[in-house]
Amino acid sequence: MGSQYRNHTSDDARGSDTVAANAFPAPDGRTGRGSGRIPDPGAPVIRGDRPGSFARGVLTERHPALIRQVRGAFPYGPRQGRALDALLDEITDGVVEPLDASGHASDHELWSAWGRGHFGRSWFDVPFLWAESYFYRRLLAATEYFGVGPWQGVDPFAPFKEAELRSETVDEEIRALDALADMPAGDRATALLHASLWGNRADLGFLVSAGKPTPDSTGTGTETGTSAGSGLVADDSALLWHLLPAGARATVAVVADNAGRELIPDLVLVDHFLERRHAERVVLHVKPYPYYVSDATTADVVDCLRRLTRASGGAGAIGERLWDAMATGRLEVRTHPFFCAPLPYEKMPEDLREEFASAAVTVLKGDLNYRRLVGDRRWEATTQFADLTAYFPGPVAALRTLKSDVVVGLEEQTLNTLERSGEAWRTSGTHALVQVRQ
Ligand SMILES: O=P(O)(O)OC[C@@]1(O)O[C@H](CO)[C@@H](O)[C@@H]1O
Repeated sequence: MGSQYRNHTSDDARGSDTVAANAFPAPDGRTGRGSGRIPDPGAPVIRGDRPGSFARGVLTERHPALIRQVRGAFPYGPRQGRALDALLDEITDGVVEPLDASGHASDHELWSAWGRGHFGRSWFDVPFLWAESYFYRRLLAATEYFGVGPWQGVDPFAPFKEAELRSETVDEEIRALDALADMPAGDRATALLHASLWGNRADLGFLVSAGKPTPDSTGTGTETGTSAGSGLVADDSALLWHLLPAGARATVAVVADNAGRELIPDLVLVDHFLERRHAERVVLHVKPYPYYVSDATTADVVDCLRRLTRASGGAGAIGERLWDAMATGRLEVRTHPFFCAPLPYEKMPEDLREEFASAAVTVLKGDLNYRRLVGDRRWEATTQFADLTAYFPGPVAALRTLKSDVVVGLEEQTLNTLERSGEAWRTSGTHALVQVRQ
């Protein structure tokens, strides 16, 4: 069977505060912090200031490559060309500049507050999470995504997302769903969970610095290599299913990450939650605007649903059920500006806290969500996941392939094995985790 839908076995585990200001304050002035035990945030915040570090590579290689690729993918006019060139100069040789005051978007004040203390400094000296988030905001500004003109709302990453969705790999992954129909229920559930998990490896941003912007040229499978089959470094999936007993009238929140090859298996998992009555309702949270290259927006959800409904066999049936679930409100797509804020979840606003508090479990997909969940810091990898997420307003599950330096919740022995392997296990996307806090 192709791809993500292979049943990876779980015993294979061998193998800002960057915030200048909290612009999403709780009504009583609290920072949105929960009542749980907050571990000592003594671990250093990750910045791009260490030559040779992953963060440095993203800032010096991935971001410039992305600007060039976006520029090449659209017939932008001279003004946009100049803005993109200026951004390229700024991120390589300059200092962080504020948003252009003549811009039309409503978030200028927020970014002024979030950027206090960061503007005027080297992009390498500010917190990595902040720098990346702000880079995407600036890229959108340069392409006039937020302008009132003809380029308003034109997703600069759309060509890459579209190419991925049209790829043969996606065809194969969709066909592979048919083979799941006859599986025992438990194995099928595991296969779907792992498909969603490993789908996170198919991240277009992840491919940019490799000079492989489109899926047709990437060959990145979530399916290939023994490490994908044995690369779970932590696996609390039994606890996740325990939190979702069949027949419970639960709402499940799923905070999506990437579109296309990640979102399709996410939607298939959502269908499974609804069909097998693990959830009565699912709220799928997406980004309010294009972000981190392939992050899912509402438009991407619609594209994936269309892709599924047009397929034959099992995938087509799943697409129809999800379409119907949207119409009846059992599947609801939502978004919130906080999803594009350069802030950890610890600073989430009250309305989002309430939303997550009412869910039986909140499933956070992907690497960036993980960094925001535990804090983008150089934690000891054995720091308890439950301690770092105690503030979260309800049960929370992280499904993530490892694509940045942050990792917590590992057993000492697992960590030792990984360190001895000599692999770039923290950043290469060859390893993954399912971590759950009840
Ligand atoms: O959240 P995702 O899509 O799983 O991963 C996004 C991500 O890999 O992109 C960045 C590099 O561009 C990483 O720092 C980051 O964590």
